[in-house]
Amino acid sequence: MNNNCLKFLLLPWIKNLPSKKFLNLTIDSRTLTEGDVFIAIPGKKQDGRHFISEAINKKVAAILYETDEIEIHGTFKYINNILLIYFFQLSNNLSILASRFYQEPGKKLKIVGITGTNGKTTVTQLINQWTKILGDNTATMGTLGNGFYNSLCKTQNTTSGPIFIQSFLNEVLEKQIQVVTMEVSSHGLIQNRVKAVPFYIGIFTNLTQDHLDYHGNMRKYEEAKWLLFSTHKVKKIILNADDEYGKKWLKKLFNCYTIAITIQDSTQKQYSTKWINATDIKFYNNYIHIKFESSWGKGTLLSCLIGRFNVINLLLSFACLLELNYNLSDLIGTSSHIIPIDGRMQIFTTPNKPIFIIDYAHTPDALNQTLKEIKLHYQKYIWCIFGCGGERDRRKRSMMGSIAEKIADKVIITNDNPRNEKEINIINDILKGCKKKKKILIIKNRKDAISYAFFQSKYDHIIFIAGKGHEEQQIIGNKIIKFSDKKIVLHLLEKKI
Ligand SMILES: CC(=O)N[C@H]1[C@@H](OP(=O)(O)OP(=O)(O)OC[C@H]2O[C@@H](n3ccc(=O)[nH]c3=O)[C@H](O)[C@@H]2O)O[C@H](CO)[C@@H](O)[C@@H]1O[C@H](C)C(=O)N[C@@H](C)C(=O)N[C@H](CCC(=O)O)C(=O)O
Ligand SMILES: Nc1ncnc2c1ncn2[C@@H]1O[C@H](COP(=O)(O)OP(=O)(O)OP(=O)(O)O)[C@@H](O)[C@H]1O
Repeated sequence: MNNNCLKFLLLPWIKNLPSKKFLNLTIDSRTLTEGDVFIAIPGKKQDGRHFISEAINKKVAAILYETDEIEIHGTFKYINNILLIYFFQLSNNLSILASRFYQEPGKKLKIVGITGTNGKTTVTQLINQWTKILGDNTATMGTLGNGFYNSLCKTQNTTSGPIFIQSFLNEVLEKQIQVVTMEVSSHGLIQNRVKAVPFYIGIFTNLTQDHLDYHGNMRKYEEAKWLLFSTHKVKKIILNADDEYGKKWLKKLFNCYTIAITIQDSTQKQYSTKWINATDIKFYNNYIHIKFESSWGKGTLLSCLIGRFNVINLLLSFACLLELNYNLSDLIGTSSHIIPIDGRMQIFTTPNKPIFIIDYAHTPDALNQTLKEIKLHYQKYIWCIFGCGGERDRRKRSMMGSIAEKIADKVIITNDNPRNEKEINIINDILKGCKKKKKILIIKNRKDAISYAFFQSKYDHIIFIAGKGHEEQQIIGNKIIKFSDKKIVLHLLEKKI
């Protein structure tokens, strides 16, 4: 069911419009079909308003046209018999508009929004997987795609555009699924992609340096993330209270319903409504043993995920499921069935060959934490293969160089989506953080870098490949080349794909 009469759809903003039926709200002139309403808004690279003649040729029902002049808001005219309506701050209101079009599907769902620099995908997928193990279906939106367990459609963005989000929520409702987990990026928050999403639970993983190309500085990046909790009426907020920002926000949220998750600083629980604290974590070769105390009771979780940060991810997901009314003992009984998330600390082995670990670490904090955890877990010789993305935050490059050199035994700097930047410039930025350079090799071609490490390493070495995780492409210039770390590794280990 759609609210497909333009007059009624726009009533909160504009009165006295002619009654006009339409098919869909469409933001891109390339995907317009006859009878749609074309949303013409400016963007970062292009301006949708330059495409109205294409929309007119495609016989749209109407054009909603963003204007900066409040005085002409709500006025309209006809071009070739097609209605063009001026709308002040249209982009900012698009989420609300789309939600009204689909008759506010979010209000009938339980939506969990996950934000933070690292761990969004992991937590989102853990919740999705865990509910599946317990016999339920949840929908999910994020970096790995939008959809349902084991059936995700790849998308360009971590947080999709506002119209797509609402149409997806509508589809979820039609499938009679009740819970949706959604990764909420800082870009998504700033650009109001989720403005009309009524989050039932908000989860915060952590905040460390990333995306400064977009936000400019850490203060602005923090402000963007904080938008999820300050401007959305999130009913329950689950925070990693070991994180510096998590601690700060927990105190700021003192009159909200909060759940503090800690594996270090259990004193934080005094500031929250409910809490979970890991009291003892033991790392074994193939699994982690997590003893916890909580507002729900005590227990032990077993998990085959690697790394201390994954304990936090697991506990954030655990808290979310408890708040969704899953039973404590059912969750304890099933935690060991959870498998690693695609491209996140994924291990690939065959006897008498080095162990490969593929991970998506592409921030200084993620690289630091993953390398430290691998060192602790295996206590073996570590190769680290990584690069940094072109046309993205340059300031993190030297930091990542310094971290890799400090922790790994051998480092190969390679390509990771150089885009339109010169590969050597990115590598030189990374090298600025390396002091002695004795351990460092440069092999631009990523496949050659992985093969080199494999053939030069010993059977008891670890080869850690960071930064591309689940990705299946390498972006060089404007070309998108098929590329998968996983396929190369499986080929080297002579395993079938
Ligand atoms: C810089 C940025 O964030 N851009 C996002 C923004 O696009 P935009 O509005 O600026 O698009 P544009 O290309 O300038 O086009 C402007 C308008 O003209 C229209 N147009 C354009 C061409 C045409 O032929 N016809 C036409 O109608 C477009 O549909 C659009 O409405 O809005 C789009 C819809 O929501 C996003 O897909 C797009 O993400 C781009 C692809 C992107 O790379 N974004 C990154 C930075 C991002 O958002 N990343 C975060 C994840 C970060 C993380 O790792 O955590 C994310 O959530 O994905
Ligand atoms: N809680 C965490 N703290 C720090 N690092 C983490 C945490 N969880 C995951 N990581 C690291 O960050 C990488 C990315 O994890 P994940 O994909 O879950 O994060 P994300 O927030 O979705 O990232 P992106 O927004 O870039 O898609 C992992 O591969 C791992 O190296």
